[in-house]
Amino acid sequence: MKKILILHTGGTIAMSQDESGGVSTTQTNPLMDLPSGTLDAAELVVEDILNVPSPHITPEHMLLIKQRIEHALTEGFQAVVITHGTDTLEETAYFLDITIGDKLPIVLTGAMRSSNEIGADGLYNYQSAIKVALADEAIGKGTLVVMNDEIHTARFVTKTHTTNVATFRTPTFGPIGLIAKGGVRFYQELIRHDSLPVDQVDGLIPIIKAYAGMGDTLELFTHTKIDGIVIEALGAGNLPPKTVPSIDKLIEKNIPIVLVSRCFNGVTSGVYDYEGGGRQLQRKGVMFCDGINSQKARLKLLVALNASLGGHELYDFITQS
Ligand SMILES: NC(=O)C[C@H](N)C(=O)O
Repeated sequence: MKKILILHTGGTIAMSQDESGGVSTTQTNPLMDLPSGTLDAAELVVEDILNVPSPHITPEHMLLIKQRIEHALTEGFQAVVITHGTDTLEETAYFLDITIGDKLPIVLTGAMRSSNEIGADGLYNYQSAIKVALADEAIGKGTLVVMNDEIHTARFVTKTHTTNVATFRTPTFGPIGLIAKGGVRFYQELIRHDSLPVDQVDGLIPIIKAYAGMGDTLELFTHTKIDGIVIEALGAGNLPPKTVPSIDKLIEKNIPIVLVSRCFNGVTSGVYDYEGGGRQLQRKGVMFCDGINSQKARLKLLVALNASLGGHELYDFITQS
């Protein structure tokens, strides 16, 4: 029988709706009602590590969850299931993926409808997440996100809809598995990366989005104390020309600049050789991050800096695909 640690952190999955339509935290977690029988193959140890809506989640909370999981490894747990608000679920999942790696299956899930709404998806998603955590095929696949009968990798999944239960999607690559009537099935495997050990998450790293006609907004950051910056660039990785003088200043000041695309699909590549074009930005030392969104690139840089990566090591870690 597999021993699974369940960590509840809050979010809609642990909330209920009142008569006026307001959704808030409940005293007793509605997930206590999991039907017995489905889980005969597991010994579940349940802990309420947090009880917060996910917009309140910080990297410090992520670190706390990571440390609890590392301790779980010494206690003989074979997998971990985390329930989490969906707004920032992808960020906690990604943080765990790049700091814990493949040591044991970690599966995150949440809900789009609170526990007493018609068609509530929480209990079902929770059960699916436990099924995936129990599957031998989940071993070695890093952190996974299970929602609405699909299994996604933490690296590429993102929340795409404000309210629909089919909100979690993996642009470009698709889910790696699904939960069918017959059970859990995997169809794809991710090329795994090394994880980085961190025991702190200090640093100020803003995210800036590029747009047509963007002026010298980045100038603000040339005289503010920041530890790095993530830019959501246009297309394959290009910026309007007026941003370039401040890019140069930031590079001179040794501030790491990580570039992702604001496009929903595809990967970045430095091909355009005009002013602000990706090729020129790469030559200056801007680091192109492959296939992940800005909120994850921010965590990637935060983790790398807290693991004391610099120079080539930092460049290789940020730009690996
Ligand atoms: N569906 C949800 O869980 C959304 C909620 N605002 C949260 O992230 O906590």
